[in-house]
This record gives sequence, structure tokens and C-alpha cells, in this order.
Amino acid sequence: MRRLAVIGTGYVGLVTGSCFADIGNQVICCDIDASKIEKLNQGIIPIYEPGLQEMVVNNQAEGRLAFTTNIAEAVKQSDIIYIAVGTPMSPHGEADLTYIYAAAKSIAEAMQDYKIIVIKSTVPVGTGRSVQMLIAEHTPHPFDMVSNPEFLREGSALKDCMSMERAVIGATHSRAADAIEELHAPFRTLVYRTSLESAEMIKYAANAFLATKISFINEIANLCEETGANVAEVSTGMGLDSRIGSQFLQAGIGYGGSCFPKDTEALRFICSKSGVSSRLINAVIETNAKQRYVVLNKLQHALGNMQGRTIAVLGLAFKPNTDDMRYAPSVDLIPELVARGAHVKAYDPIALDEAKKWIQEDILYTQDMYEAVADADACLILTEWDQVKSMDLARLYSLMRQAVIVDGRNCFSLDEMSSHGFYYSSIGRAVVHSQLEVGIG
Ligand SMILES: NC(=O)c1ccc[n+]([C@@H]2O[C@H](COP(=O)([O-])OP(=O)(O)OC[C@H]3O[C@@H](n4cnc5c(N)ncnc54)[C@H](O)[C@@H]3O)[C@@H](O)[C@H]2O)c1
Ligand SMILES: O=c1ccn([C@@H]2O[C@H](COP(=O)(O)OP(=O)(O)O[C@H]3O[C@H](CO)[C@@H](O)[C@H](O)[C@H]3O)[C@@H](O)[C@H]2O)c(=O)[nH]1
Repeated sequence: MRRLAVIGTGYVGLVTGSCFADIGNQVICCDIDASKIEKLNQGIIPIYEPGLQEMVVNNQAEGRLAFTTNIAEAVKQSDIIYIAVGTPMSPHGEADLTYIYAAAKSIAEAMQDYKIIVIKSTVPVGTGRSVQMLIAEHTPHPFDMVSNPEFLREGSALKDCMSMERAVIGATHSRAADAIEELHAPFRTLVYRTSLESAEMIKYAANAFLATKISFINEIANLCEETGANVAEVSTGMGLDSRIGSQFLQAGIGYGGSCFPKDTEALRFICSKSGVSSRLINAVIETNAKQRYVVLNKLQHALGNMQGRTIAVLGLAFKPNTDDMRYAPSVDLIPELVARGAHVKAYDPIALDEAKKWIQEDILYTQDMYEAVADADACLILTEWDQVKSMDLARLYSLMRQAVIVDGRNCFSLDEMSSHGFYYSSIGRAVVHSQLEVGIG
């Protein structure tokens, strides 16, 4: 059993802290956001993540997990301090390290003895060394630095953490790497030990590689549309080659979320700062930026004119099973629909409250999918929620004014759309034409 403090109780800090508590450690999660801590102390979870509520409440009840705004006290009581604060994108694309340095300073000022200080946040190469220098300037006490980047995905965060595929541990001293490796023993995961710098780089390289797979398949999808191939068949066929692998080859409206957009931009910035070419990463970013708008052209093509049309937007969160709206395609696309004169009725099973903070336009929000589609001229699918994938297509058909679906996530087979009589335009596949007239302006 180790005593841990986790600084920053967001998506990563809260999941990491809860999982470390769940395997038997004593964990204090800290945040500067007093309202967040107050909610957590009442058992209210500020984010939607499947299974998290139960895990937090159980570990709180069993006395292994606590929440506080008192960072100094948490640091004093702990041997290992995890930093999990945000590293958002700043205007020029680089990672904003303000929160990292502020957290490091508060740790240093509270230290009274030896600590292991672990950076879990995604940070540019060299950050661990700068943090080490900053802490050394503010405390006479000994400490070791570790980089232990996080690879969890939102929506499956608990599973990704409890059954992690690998733990990357880069440390300034082997005694700290040993301690962090031991901490991970109950996860029975593969541990890969590296230098501090390599661990930091692995995180950016891994995210950029996954983003590259997505932009690559989206470019192939656009080519499939022009040539008569079906991208679903193409990606399945490619993925059967174990050297390629089937994951992250789902064509759609591109990647969003709090990580890929920010981390690809940060990597591009690191390249430019280091005088290294970033041609490939530039292409990945540009392809992705264009990809989310392909559904607008498809809608325009189907409806002829969007003025006065009612569009049901199905799915607002950047991916299913989360309420995270950071870099969600809906945040860019809904204002564009409204600007073109459309009335938007937006459905999401979980993210409505979050969405309202991100979308300023005057639109109708509903948690009832069938209310959203009633009398709509078209449905625009932006998130592949299970609720969307399993909707009653006959009911949908009977409720809509025009049976037009533009699907940015390829939720349905072409055959089922054709048998239900929809006009159906998806990504990288043939358009299914209904018997109904569409595009008549
Ligand atoms: N969200 C993910 O899925 C994910 C996955 C892997 C890695 N990461 C990385 O993890 C880091 C955190 O991401 P997140 O999504 O959890 O961010 P987040 O914005 O959800 O949470 C960050 C939290 O840190 C708190 N904070 C800021 N400064 C603080 C300080 N000085 N002291 C204490 N608390 C402070 C904020 O109030 C906030 O609650 C980022 O570097 C991100 O790139 C995120
Ligand atoms: O084949 C695919 C897979 C994903 N996506 C999109 O890519 C984005 C990211 O999806 P996902 O990776 O599942 O979610 P995140 O929670 O953003 O997780 C990524 O970003 C995290 C933060 O760094 C990392 O920890 C994870 O390993 C990494 O997968 C989403 O917009 C998805 O719709 C696709 O378009 N096609």
C-alpha cells in the first residue's frame, strides 16, 4: 500500500486516483476547483464515465479515496505525487504548461521529505527536466522525477486503466522507477522502462500515429466515394494484415476530443521549434480539419438548400460514452448549419448540459431521439451512440418529413437503409437513393 496524492482531478486524475485506490492504495485527489471537490465529497461525479461513480463512491466509503483543495496537506501525507493537470492547446498550437508549473511549485512548497513526483499529464519532451529544476529551486528536500504517461480513452477509461496494455515509466533514478513499477504490479501489465525524455515522446508519438491512421483511412474513404469502392470493406481487408491491424481504421468525420487535436498540434510545434520537418503530421492535421465538413456538402447535396430546413443532429459528444465536448465536430458543424439558415434539433443521451456550454446558437436540445427527428428534413449523425445505432428505422421513417440521413459515422449498412427506403449518404460508401424525391430545394 502506497500513499498517493493526485494533483488535478479531471478525466485523467479522477480515473487514475480511483483506480489506484481500487487496487488498495491510499489516495488523495486534489484540485484548485473548489466546486468540483465539493461535489466529489458529496459523491457527485463531475464527468460522465461508465462505472466511475460506483468506483469513486465505493473507495470513498472504504476510506481509500479522499478529495481536497488543500494540496499542501495532501503532499505532506503522500510518498508519491502524481501530476494530472490539463495541458491545453495555446493559440500557436504548443502545449500550455502553466498548470503543470503551478502544480509543481505548490508541490515543492509543501515538501518536507523525499517524494517521487510523477508527471501523468501529456507534456512536451523536456518538461520533466524543467519541472525537476523548478522544484529543486523551491525545496531543499530530495525527490525523483518520473514520466508515466496515460493512454486511457474516454468512454472506456476504467477498463483501459484497470487492464492497461502497458505502463511506460521514464525516471531520473532507478529507485523511483522501481517504486512506480511496484505500484503497477496489481494491474499485471507490461512495464516498459525508458528515459524521462523517451516516455514523454512515446505519448505524443502514439497519439500522432493513431491520428495518422484515422486521417489515412479518411483520405482513402474520400477516394472510395469517387471510385466505387466501399471503405468498410477496404479497412476490414487492410486490418486483416496483422502488420496493419484493424483498430483506428474507422472512416468518419475525423478525430476530435481533448487529445488528438491538441497533441498533434503540440507535436507539430515541437518539430518546428526543433527545426525538424513535420510534413506528415501537417497532412494528418489538415486532412482531419477538412474531413468534419464533408457531411455538410453531403447535406447540401441532398437538400439543395438548407434555408428553413429542419436538421436533426444525432450525437453531440466527440465520441460515445462520454459527455466531453472538447473539439467535438458538433461544435463546428451546428453553427455552420444555423448560419446556412437551418433549424437544428439536437439529440444526445448524455452530453446535453455540456453541449449547452459549447454551442451558443439558439437550437432545440432533446434527450428524446424521436422528438429530434420528428418533421425533420434530414438527420445528421455525428456520434455513434448505441441509441443511434439501434434506433427503430421504420419509426424514424414515419416521423421524418423527408427520409434523408447523412451519417458521419457509418452506423448503418447500405442494405438496411435501402430496404427502409431512406436516402442515405455516409462516408466512403455509395449513396443509397430512396424512391422519394430529395434535393428539390
Ligand atoms: N482526457 C483524456 O482522455 C486523457 C487521456 C490521456 C492523457 N490525458 C492528458 O492528461 C492531462 C489531463 O487531462 P484531463 O482531460 O484530465 O484534463 P481536465 O481539464 O479534465 O482536468 C484537469 C484538472 O486539473 C485541475 N488543475 C489545474 N491546475 C491545477 C493545480 N495547479 N492544482 C490542482 N489542480 C489543478 C483543473 O481544475 C482540472 O480539474 C492532459 O495533459 C491530457 O492531455 C488526457
Ligand atoms: O477508427 C477510429 C477511431 C477513433 N476515431 C475518432 O478519434 C477520436 C479519438 O477517439 P479515441 O481514441 O477512442 O478517444 P480518446 O479518449 O480521445 O483517446 C485518445 O486520446 C487519449 C488522450 O491522449 C489517449 O490516452 C488514448 O490512448 C487515445 O486513444 C474520436 O473523435 C473518434 O471518433 C475515428 O474517427 N476513427
